[in-house]
Amino acid sequence: MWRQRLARAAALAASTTAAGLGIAHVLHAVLHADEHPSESTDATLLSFKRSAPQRTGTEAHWDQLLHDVDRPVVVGIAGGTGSGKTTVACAIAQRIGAESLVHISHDSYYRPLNHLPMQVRARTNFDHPDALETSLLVEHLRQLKSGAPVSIPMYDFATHSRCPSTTVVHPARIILVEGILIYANEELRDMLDIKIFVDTDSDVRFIRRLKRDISERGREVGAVIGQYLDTVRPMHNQFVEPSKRYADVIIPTGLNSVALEMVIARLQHLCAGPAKSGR
Ligand SMILES: Nc1ncnc2c1ncn2[C@@H]1O[C@H](COP(=O)(O)OP(=O)(O)O)[C@@H](O)[C@H]1O
Ligand SMILES: O=c1ccn([C@@H]2O[C@H](COP(=O)(O)O)[C@@H](O)[C@H]2O)c(=O)[nH]1
Repeated sequence: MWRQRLARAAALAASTTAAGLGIAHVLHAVLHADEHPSESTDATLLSFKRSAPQRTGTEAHWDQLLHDVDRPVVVGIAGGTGSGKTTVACAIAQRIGAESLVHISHDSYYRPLNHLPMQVRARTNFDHPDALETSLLVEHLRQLKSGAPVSIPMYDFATHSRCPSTTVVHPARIILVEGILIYANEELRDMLDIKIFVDTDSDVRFIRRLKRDISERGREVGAVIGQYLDTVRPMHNQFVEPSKRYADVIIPTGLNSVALEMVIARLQHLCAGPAKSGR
């Protein structure tokens, strides 16, 4: 009896892997088959494939995206502060064109802190996942995927609060979502079709952040250094760096890299639609 069950499990594992699904999916399919012994192996795999999200970063997943021409493709761009996420997103946007792409930043979803005195706001840990209203971003992505426009909050880094106005974003073939913590939240992560991680050394990232926070976010040198040591660095090590393992593509130098060119070529292919050969 156990031999029979093991042989069935092995057959299912082989078909599940061939379908481009990962080890977790293989195990679920095997468990499902064990709980439903009367189902044929093919029926089990089919029902499982219908309910399970496809693993991203596989050719099977890519082909699916290419053929679902009416549905937006959501591309995540994660990486530590100052790694070059915005720069990479803008480079992709420029090459793909505004008619096919919208760009959303997780930063827009920072929780407003208007109810707190200014000194308390400034000491907040902005690098912990709880600092962001991620559920709203997830809801907005759902709406965009279903073809509806959304009103995105506008965050003011100088006052740590939201501006009274919002930005209306309409659905497009490519939806770029960037942020340091976008792979740290499972629900958000599962909505991303392609996951990119911009991997830049921490000393370079810190120098860039110091310059940017002084020139663009109204900060002083001492405050930038204090925040970096107190919260930015430890949260990066706890949440951002470990989330790199979810990435499909790692861009090591940001701009002018082979990895970035490969991503752009693939996205251009997606925007052009399925090839005539039927692939
Ligand atoms: N590949 C690069 N080479 C040089 N400077 C870069 C590069 N990528 C980004 N920068 C600069 O570093 C700073 C931070 O980049 P940004 O894209 O805003 O990072 P992030 O969005 O990850 O915080 C900006 O001043 C930007 O011009
Ligand atoms: O009010 C705020 C909100 C966020 N931050 C910092 O912003 C970065 C994330 O933005 P990047 O563009 O990726 O650098 C994060 O590290 C927060 O510390 C802030 O300083 N104040």
